[in-house]
Amino acid sequence: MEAEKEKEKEMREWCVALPKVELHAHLNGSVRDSTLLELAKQLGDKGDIVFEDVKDVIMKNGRSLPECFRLFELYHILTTDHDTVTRITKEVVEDFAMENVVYLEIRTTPKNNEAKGMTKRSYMNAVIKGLKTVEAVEVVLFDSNSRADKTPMSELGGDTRKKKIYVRLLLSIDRRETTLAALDTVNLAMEMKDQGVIGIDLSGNPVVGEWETYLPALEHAKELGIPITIHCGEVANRNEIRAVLDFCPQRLGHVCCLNDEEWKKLKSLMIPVEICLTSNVMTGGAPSLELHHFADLYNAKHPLSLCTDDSGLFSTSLSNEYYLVASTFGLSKAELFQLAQDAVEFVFAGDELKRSLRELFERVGKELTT
Ligand SMILES: CNc1ncnc2c1ncn2[C@@H]1O[C@H](COP(=O)(O)O)[C@@H](O)[C@H]1O
Ligand SMILES: [Zn+2]
Repeated sequence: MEAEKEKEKEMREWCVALPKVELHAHLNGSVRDSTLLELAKQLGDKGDIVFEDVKDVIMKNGRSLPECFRLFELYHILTTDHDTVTRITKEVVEDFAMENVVYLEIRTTPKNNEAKGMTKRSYMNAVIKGLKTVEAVEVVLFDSNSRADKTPMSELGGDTRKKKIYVRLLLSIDRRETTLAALDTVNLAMEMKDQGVIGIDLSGNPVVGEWETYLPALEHAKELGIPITIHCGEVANRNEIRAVLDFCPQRLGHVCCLNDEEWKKLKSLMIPVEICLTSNVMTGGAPSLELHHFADLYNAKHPLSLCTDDSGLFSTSLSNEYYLVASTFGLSKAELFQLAQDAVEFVFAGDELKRSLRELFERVGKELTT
């Protein structure tokens, strides 16, 4: 028993030490519980909400898909003012960097909120301010050809000096949005491409909205050459899954509820998949960890990367997702390392950054796998 525990501890520590690439993390889903509770307390004291009710909701463990979207409503009440957006961005980046995520794509939905004097643009400025106020780790937000990036890669993921993390932003289109609002988000992404914004995501409650509503915005993004990732098949919406596969974005999130024909098509298209184990099991997209479609895609050598989705909401971390793959599917350290390394090929950032990340993995590989 003791030996088992020791083994688990050692493996968990190894998964933390492993340099990791996170490609699917929603900003508001990644906020620490302690911060949410603090924000709820403040609003409770002001009489805007009833703290005790909110506290129970935040700390509750069950997270069905409809519950998730009710929770996001609450999170947005707690977090949507400029200073709080700045604060949560800073904390989320620090949390990922602390567990040796070396490259992070954070996605977030730019929000208009008249009561708070917030526009999509000012929301994003608050996010970028958050990235710039991180002190605990060094955040690299620009490519070296657009801004100076002289820090040697040897500091990435290292333990002795200040950790360094590359961060890029994806702008999410919420499925509740109109075509015009979705187009605004794509245009904003284009305007902010020199400020770390490198892609577009389609997300939101999968039982809400119509594919035809977002399609013009997604096509616009495609025309502008902006990489796109789409939440696909969280529920069994056959028409939409077919349309998404036909659209052929650069990456897909989840892909839970595909039928045989759709699996075949996905595999033939070789679209990289952002795998979110804990999220899928909690929301019912996968029946269990053991029966998660990770195994089938992994065995088929389909391009994959492990991701958290909403580390705060689902009480997980990227290191934990790697640990779950090891403990559930029996992957060795060398195989886990390869999985982490392969994710470099699916980042939306440019070739120069990819080369740096490849070098980093090459360098630490021997040490971690022998
Ligand atoms: C659980 N699976 C999921 N499926 C679909 N969309 C999700 C999601 N998890 C998060 N989001 C999307 O991300 C938003 C929160 O972060 P931001 O406010 O953008 O930072 C949610 O409102 C939802 O639109
Ligand atoms: Zn997601």
